[in-house]
Parts: sequence; C-alpha cells; structure tokens
Amino acid sequence: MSKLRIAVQKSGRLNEDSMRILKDIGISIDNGIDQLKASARNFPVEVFYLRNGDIPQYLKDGVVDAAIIGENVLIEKGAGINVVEKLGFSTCRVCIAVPKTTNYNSIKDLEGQRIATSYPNTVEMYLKENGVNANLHIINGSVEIAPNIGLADAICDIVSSGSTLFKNNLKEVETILTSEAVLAVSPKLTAEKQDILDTIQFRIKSVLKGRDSKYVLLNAPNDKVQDIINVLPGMKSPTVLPLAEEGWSSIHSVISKNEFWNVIDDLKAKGAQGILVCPIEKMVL
Ligand SMILES: Nc1ncnc2c1ncn2[C@@H]1O[C@H](COP(=O)(O)OP(=O)(O)OP(=O)(O)O)[C@@H](O)[C@H]1O
Ligand SMILES: O=P(O)(O)OC[C@H]1O[C@H](OP(=O)(O)OP(=O)(O)O)[C@H](O)[C@@H]1O
Ligand SMILES: [Mg+2]
Repeated sequence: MSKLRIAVQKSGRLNEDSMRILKDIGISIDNGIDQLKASARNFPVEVFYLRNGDIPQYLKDGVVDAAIIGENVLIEKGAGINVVEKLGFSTCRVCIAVPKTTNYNSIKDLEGQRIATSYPNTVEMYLKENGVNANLHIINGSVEIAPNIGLADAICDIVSSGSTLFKNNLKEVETILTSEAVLAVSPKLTAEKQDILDTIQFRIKSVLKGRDSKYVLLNAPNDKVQDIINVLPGMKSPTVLPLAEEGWSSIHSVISKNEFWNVIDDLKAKGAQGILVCPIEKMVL
C-alpha cells in the first residue's frame, strides 16, 4: 500500500506544534536527530522534515502529498495549492511597517519608496491592488533592521506580538493578510492517497474540536436544573443524572472553551455547585 508523504517544518516555529498534532491523531514517529524522513509505525504515512519556504514547490511537484505549513508562505509561493484545514496555531499577520517618526497617512505614501521584505510577491500583489509603485529589497531575515541601517524606508514582514517592531522603532501601517498553520495538499494527490488524507483530516477535526471545548460537570437541586440547562450552550442536550442525595442532579455538558467564562457567573447564580471543567482529548462528531 502506498504511503501519504507529509512535509513538516524541520525546525522553527511550526515544528513542535506540527509534531504534536500528528501525535494527537495517533501517528507515532520515531524521530531520530537530523533525520530528514521518517515512517509512521502504525499508519501509512511518511514524514519529510523540510524548510517551510521550500514546501510549496515540493507540493506543486508532487514530491510530497500534503504539508503542515504557514498560510503566509502559501500565499507568497503556493499558487494552485489547496488548503484543506486550518490548524489554529502559529497565528500571525503580514504587515507593512515604517519608522515611528514617519508621517504616514495612506498606502499612497509608499509610492517610490524602498520596502525591505522576505515576501516580495505578497507585497507586490498588495501594492498593485492599491495602484502603488515601490522598490522592493528582498532580504531573508532580520528585516526589521533595514530602516535603521538606511537600507529601506519601510518593511513588510510577519508580526505577531508586535515586539520586534516595537524594539526596532517601527509602527505597523498596513495589514496585508492574516495567517495560521494549515494542512495543504498537492494538486497531484492520487485517489488512493486521498483516502489516507481523508482519514487524517477527519482525525485532525476531532482533535481541534476537542482542543476548543471543555467538558463541564456540575451539581444542582432538581428545581434549578432547567434554568441551568438554559444557560449551557451544550453540544446537544446535556446529560442529567440523579445524585445519591435526594432532590439533586448532576448535569454534564460540553461547552466551547471561550464561552465557559461568560456563563460561569450565571451558572453559579442559578444554583450550580461543585462545578468541574475538564479538557477533552478528542471530539468525534
Ligand atoms: N512571530 C511569529 N509568531 C507566530 N507565527 C509566526 C511567527 N513568525 C513566523 N510565524 C509563522 O511560522 C512560520 C515559520 O516561521 P519560522 O521563522 O520558523 O520559519 P522561516 O524562517 O520562515 O522558514 P524556514 O523553515 O524556511 O526557515 C511562518 O511562515 C509563519 O507562518
Ligand atoms: O511580532 P513578534 O512577536 O515580535 O514576531 C515577529 C517576528 O517573528 C518572526 O521572526 P523570528 O523570530 O521567527 O526570526 P527569523 O527572522 O529568524 O525567522 C518575524 O520574522 C518577526 O521578525
Ligand atoms: Mg521566522
């Protein structure tokens, strides 16, 4: 049986979370140091450890069948490659920034300016959409230093917390796109491998849904149960079980982890006691 070849970043910001999601979907890999390729022990998958920036070309050529990659890199280099799942980690944005002292009013202010970037196609596209002509300087790292050494008037790079911009006396003036890690697929994927990919995608959905949710258990007097159920935005209807103590019930439900803090006070006010909130490993829908 053929194996699905999945590329992950060899080292860097995506590596750890990529390996974690593979592990969470039940793909065990013996990862030797400096290994560039490894087979899963229990699933028809081979993992290739590659540079993030090289992955779009490998996908286009069908050298790998799928990849965990930053969406921003696909936008820069990955025309024709499909994203099948957003993975929720390595969230960032690609922005244009200028020195804090620059008087910036609109994108038109970049006309004729020098912009340093590692993402030339992305910047070019954005400038073209806005009818602006600028001179791009392509550099591969430490882009934020460029204005301080007189190499450029502006930069375009990844921003997450904004601390690198801040440390280099820059301010964000345009957000070109937002990005996160995604599962991307080669346009040359065969039907046989599509079946393996479908299984992987189904498992990833279950893991991501689980990460997003909490299992809530609480106790309440029977006459408060309906009020409490009305507050809980559960999966379907919550489970209600009688407690050993007469007149009391235990309510179990699944709740989005973001919603939990919004309803906790209401639950308490409605008479909920002994509230437990537990992580969910996987949620199969
Ligand atoms: N500060 C950040 N916060 C969150 N995500 C980020 C940040 N910087 C980069 N990323 C995301 O992680 C991806 C990998 O970034 P990283 O810096 O590890 O690799 P790289 O140098 O771009 O690539 P390569 O593997 O080709 O050396 C980026 O493409 C982007 O999607
Ligand atoms: O907004 P922040 O949270 O400060 O993150 C943004 C910085 O993170 C990335 O660099 P990285 O640290 O990956 O270094 P690199 O340039 O060597 O890839 C990116 O290129 C920015 O410089
Ligand atoms: Mg980086």
